[in-house]
Amino acid sequence: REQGLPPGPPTLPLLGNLHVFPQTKAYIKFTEWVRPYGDIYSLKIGSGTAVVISSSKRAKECFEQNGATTSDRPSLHVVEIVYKGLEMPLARYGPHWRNMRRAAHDLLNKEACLSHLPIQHAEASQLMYDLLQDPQNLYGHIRRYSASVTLSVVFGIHCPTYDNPTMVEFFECQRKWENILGPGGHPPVDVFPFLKYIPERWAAWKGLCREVRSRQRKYYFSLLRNCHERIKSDKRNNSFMEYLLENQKKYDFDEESCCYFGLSMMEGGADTTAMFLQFFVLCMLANPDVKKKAQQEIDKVIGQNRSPELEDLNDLPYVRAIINEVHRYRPGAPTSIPHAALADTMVGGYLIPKGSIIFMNLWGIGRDAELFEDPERFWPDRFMQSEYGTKHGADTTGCRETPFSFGGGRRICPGLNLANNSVAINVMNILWAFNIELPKDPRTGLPIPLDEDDTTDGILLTPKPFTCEITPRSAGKADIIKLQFDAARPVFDRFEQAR
Ligand code: HEM
Repeated sequence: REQGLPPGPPTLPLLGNLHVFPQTKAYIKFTEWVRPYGDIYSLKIGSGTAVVISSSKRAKECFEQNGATTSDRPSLHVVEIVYKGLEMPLARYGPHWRNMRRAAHDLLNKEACLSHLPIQHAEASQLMYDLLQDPQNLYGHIRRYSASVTLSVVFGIHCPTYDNPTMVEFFECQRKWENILGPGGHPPVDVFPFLKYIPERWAAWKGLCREVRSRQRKYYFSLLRNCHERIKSDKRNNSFMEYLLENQKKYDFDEESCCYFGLSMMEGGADTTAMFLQFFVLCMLANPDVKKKAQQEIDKVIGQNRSPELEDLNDLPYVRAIINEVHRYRPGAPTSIPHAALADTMVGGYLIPKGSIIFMNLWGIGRDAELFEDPERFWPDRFMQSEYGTKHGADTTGCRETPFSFGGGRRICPGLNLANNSVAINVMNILWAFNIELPKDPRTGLPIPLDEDDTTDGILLTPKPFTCEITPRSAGKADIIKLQFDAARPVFDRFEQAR
C-alpha cells in the first residue's frame, strides 16, 4: 500500500488484497471493515486501488465537495464490449455522459415528473387490482408496475401483464446481463488484462456478452421503431422517446444514442422501484406492529371512502418515516454503482489516486453506529424523533433530506423524483387497502417466517421471489379498487399496448 493512501487490510505481494476481496455480498464485509479501518479505507486490487466510503460526512466530502474528480466510473472491459460507452449508469465521465444527464434531467426533473403522475396513478390502480385478483403473484405484479411505468414514460408502451412478451424479454435480457456482471460472471479481466486474449472457445463469457448485446439491440431498436411509426402516422402519445427522436440535435444524439438512452432509463428505473416496494412488503411482514401503527395513521387521515392521493403523504409522518427507514435499512444498490477518480483527490486527509475505484458503501452509511441507534433494527420511529433518524447529539453535518440509497454527487440517481412518487403512491395504497400477513402452513395453520436476507447477489440487492397472504381490508375498499381500475382505462388507452 503506497504512502498517503487510506489504511486497509494487510496486503500480499502482487495480489494486494485480492485474496480477501469479498466475492459475494461485498457490502457486508465492507461494513465489517469500518470497525478496524474507519469510514475511509483502501483495498489494493493487484496494483490498482479501491477506496470504500462508509459515513455520510465522508460521502459528502468525497462525492459532493470533490465531485469534479470523483464522478467517473471504472473502465470495465465487459461493459465496453456490451455498451461501447453509450449506457448511462456505467458510462465514463465525459461529454456523452453529460448529454445523457441533460436528457435525463429533462425527462425526470420534479416538474416533468408531475406530467408522469397520471401514468403512475393508473399503473398503481392496476397494481391494486392485480393484488386483489391474484394475490399470490405480488412479486410479479410489483415488477410489472415498475417496468411498465418506465416503459410508458420513456417509450409510450404499456405492459398489461407480467408474462407479456415485451416484459419477459426485458427481464430476460436484464438477468443475462446481471449474470455476466455479477460475482463469477466473467474472469477478472480488468485486473489481469491478458485474460482478454484467451480464445472464445475457452472463454464462454465472450459469447455471452455478444448474445446480450445483440438481444438488447434487437429489443430496444424495435421499441424505437414503434415510436418512429407513431410519429410518422401522427399518432404520438407524448412519450419522451418521441420527443428525443425529434430533438436529437439538442443533445448531440443520433439514433444509436437515443436507443441506448432508452435502455439506460429502463435499466436504471425498472427494477429499482420494484425492489423498494418488495422490501417494503417484507419489512411490513416482519414488523406487524409497525404495519398496524401505519394503518391506524392512514385510517385516521384518509378514512374508508377514498384511496390515498400523493398529497396525503404530507399528513402521514409515520408513513414517511417507514419510507425513509426502508431506504436506510435496505438500500437497493448497497455499494451504489462504483465511482472512479479522474484525478488525485484528497479526502479525510488521505490520497485517493487518479484511477481508483470508489465505493459509496450505502449499506454501511445506513448502519453508522455513531449516527443511528441500534442500526441493525428496522425501526421507523427513529425518523419521528429526529429529521434524519439520527440519535440525540449525533453530528449530522453529512446528513441530507434525499435518502442515501440514491447515491451521491454528480452521479446521484436522476430518477429519484419519479421513484419517490411511485414509492409514496404505492406504499400508501397498499397500507390503506390490504391486510398483509405471512403465508400460513396449510397443515398446521401457523405462519411461515420469511428470510429477509434471502437476496440475489450483484450490484442490486433484490429480494428473491416470495409470497404472502394479501387480502382487502374491507369489501368497500375492494369496490373502490375496481372502480379506480376502470377509471384508469382512458390513461392506458393513450399508450400503445405491448405486443
Ligand atoms: C427506489 C428507486 C431507485 C433507487 C434506490 C435508485 C438508486 C440509484 C443509485 C444508488 C444510483 C447510483 C448513484 C451514484 O453513482 O452515486 C442510481 C443511478 C441511476 N439511476 Fe436510479 N434508483 C432508483 C430509481 C430510478 C429510476 C426510477 C430511474 C429512471 C427512470 C433511475 C435511473 C438511474 C440512472 C439513469 C442512473 C445513472 C446515473 C449516472 O450514472 O449519472 N433510477 N440510482
